[in-house]
Amino acid sequence: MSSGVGIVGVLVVLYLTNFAYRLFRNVNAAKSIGLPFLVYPIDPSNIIWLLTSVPLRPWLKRILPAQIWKRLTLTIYGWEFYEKRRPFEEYAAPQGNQKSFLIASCGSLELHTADPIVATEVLRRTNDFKMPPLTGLLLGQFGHNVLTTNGERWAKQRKVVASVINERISKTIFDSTVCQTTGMLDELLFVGTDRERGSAESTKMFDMIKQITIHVLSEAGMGVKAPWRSKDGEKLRSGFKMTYIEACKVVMESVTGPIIIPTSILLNWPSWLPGYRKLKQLGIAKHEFPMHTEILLNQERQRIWDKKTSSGQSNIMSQLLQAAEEQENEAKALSKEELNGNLFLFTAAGFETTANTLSYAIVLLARYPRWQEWLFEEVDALMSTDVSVSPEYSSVFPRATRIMAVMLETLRLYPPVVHVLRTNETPQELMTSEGMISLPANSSVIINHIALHLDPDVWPDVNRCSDPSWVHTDNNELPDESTFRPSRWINPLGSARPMYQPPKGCFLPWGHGPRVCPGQKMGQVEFVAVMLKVLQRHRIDAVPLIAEKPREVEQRLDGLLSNSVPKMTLIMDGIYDAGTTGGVGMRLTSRK
Ligand code: HEM
Repeated sequence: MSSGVGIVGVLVVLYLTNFAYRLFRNVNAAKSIGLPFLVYPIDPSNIIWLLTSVPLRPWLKRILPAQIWKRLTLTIYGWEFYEKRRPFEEYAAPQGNQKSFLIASCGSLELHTADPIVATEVLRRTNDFKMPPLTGLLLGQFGHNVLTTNGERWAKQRKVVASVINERISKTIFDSTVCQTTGMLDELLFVGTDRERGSAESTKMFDMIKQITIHVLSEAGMGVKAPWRSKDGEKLRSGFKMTYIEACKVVMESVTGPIIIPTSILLNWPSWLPGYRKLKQLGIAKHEFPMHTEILLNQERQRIWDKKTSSGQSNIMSQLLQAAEEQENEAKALSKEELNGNLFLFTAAGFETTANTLSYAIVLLARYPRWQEWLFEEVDALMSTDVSVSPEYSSVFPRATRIMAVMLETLRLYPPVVHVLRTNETPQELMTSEGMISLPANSSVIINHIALHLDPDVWPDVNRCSDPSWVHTDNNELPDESTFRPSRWINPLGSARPMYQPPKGCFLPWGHGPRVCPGQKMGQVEFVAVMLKVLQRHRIDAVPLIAEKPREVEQRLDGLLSNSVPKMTLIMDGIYDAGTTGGVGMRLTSRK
């Protein structure tokens, strides 16, 4: 007994000594680097803290004294969204550098930065600053892919992936999105409260937006038939419990955590334990998802074999297969595991990011309706008055500059990816705006998108001359960089480029450098297509709650925007899954 206690005692002492050693080592490293630093006697990257601190955030904020909370919050995942530039102004600037600071803790040394030079350097040097292993754990469930790998393995996959996302795919995405959005509008207006006048109210609009993005990725990505109404769509295969799209939805919704639970445990989850129904569903989805992918791949192989794809059908899977088969050198071709991994990744990386950007834009347009008037001028110039005439991708998309401006402004203030993280296995010299620094091995560099996107040296008053006349009458208490003002993205007429190009490293919603998001154009095409269709005949606003005054509606929407939660991507709390959360009532009103 006493020897057992002794062993436990020795282990505890060793653990604490290791903690103390790492803290001491990181503080010394921070001092020698010369950047501002904060000391934390905890390990913010500890997996238990990572998982528990996010749900505990509201409670910790309530119970902790303000001074402690203000410091502790910087160790909780996603703090960038809540704290904006405060830590840079309050802690870093007084120590002599307002763009970067270090956190010296009992974990790894962390460099938090809103320095465009550091951001571009780190994202450019993919061999020195690598994707961390946690990404692989969450997103490599169905095979390693372009996001979860580094070095040569990444380079090989990236080359194939980049070659398949091309203009043919953009056209497919555009047409598919127009079709899905028409389906959404038909459903909304069919059950609409005021069908005669073409108006409708629903709490499910954001769920429907999510459905658009998942259907588009299924159709344009995997060639799965996904008409808006499921009765006309994919049939349940014999021997399966879920269709491909159902399995896809369940898997994607669990990507932030439960997905790492092994399938066999999920399938045998005891019914008396909490979360039984959801975890069991996830088990089925995880089990069936790769089987569906395999069937779809075989069908596509057969189609290629039969040369049916030459009839113009173009989806990511067919392009990936053809690209893989065109590689004569086997070492350059994607393995079966990589093919499956990348097909999963396209859906995982493209679905929520695009859905959330659309949802934020809709809430922002409802909150600031005058920007809808600004968009109507463009939409009316680009779209036929006859709703049954489909817009043509190649002529409409390049001219939709105001809609793109709304997308960029939405991504500036509410980027789905609030930071990107890289680690360096070996010591690295790194250029910063204040000179070179030496980072010790195994440091973490966290590039803070939110702080970069609010930089007061870059964003205030850009392109004021492009503002509509009513902007000057706005009585806005917020500084311009924190204000939703899409016209900042429109250059004056006669400029070489129609749209504002921010200085290098200052606007990173899609990342930067060799690993920049390959789905950037896909997301843009989808965004533009949804907005064109929704605004073609309607304006959007929020349905007031009982006895709610207009100013109170605005305050509620402000609350919705600021109560966002950084999960895998930034999400407004309670807008999806209306059946459980109640959703947010939105109204489409006919404007013609
Ligand atoms: C508004 C929509 C989107 C946003 C804001 C977004 C954002 C990002 C960001 C920030 C990264 C870089 C992550 C890092 O460097 O750590 C990234 C990478 C990636 N994205 Fe997107 N994304 C969007 C849409 C899409 C779509 C539609 C797809 C594909 C269908 C896609 C596929 C990918 C892939 C495969 C990577 C990994 C690239 C690599 O590591 O080489 N994304 N995305």
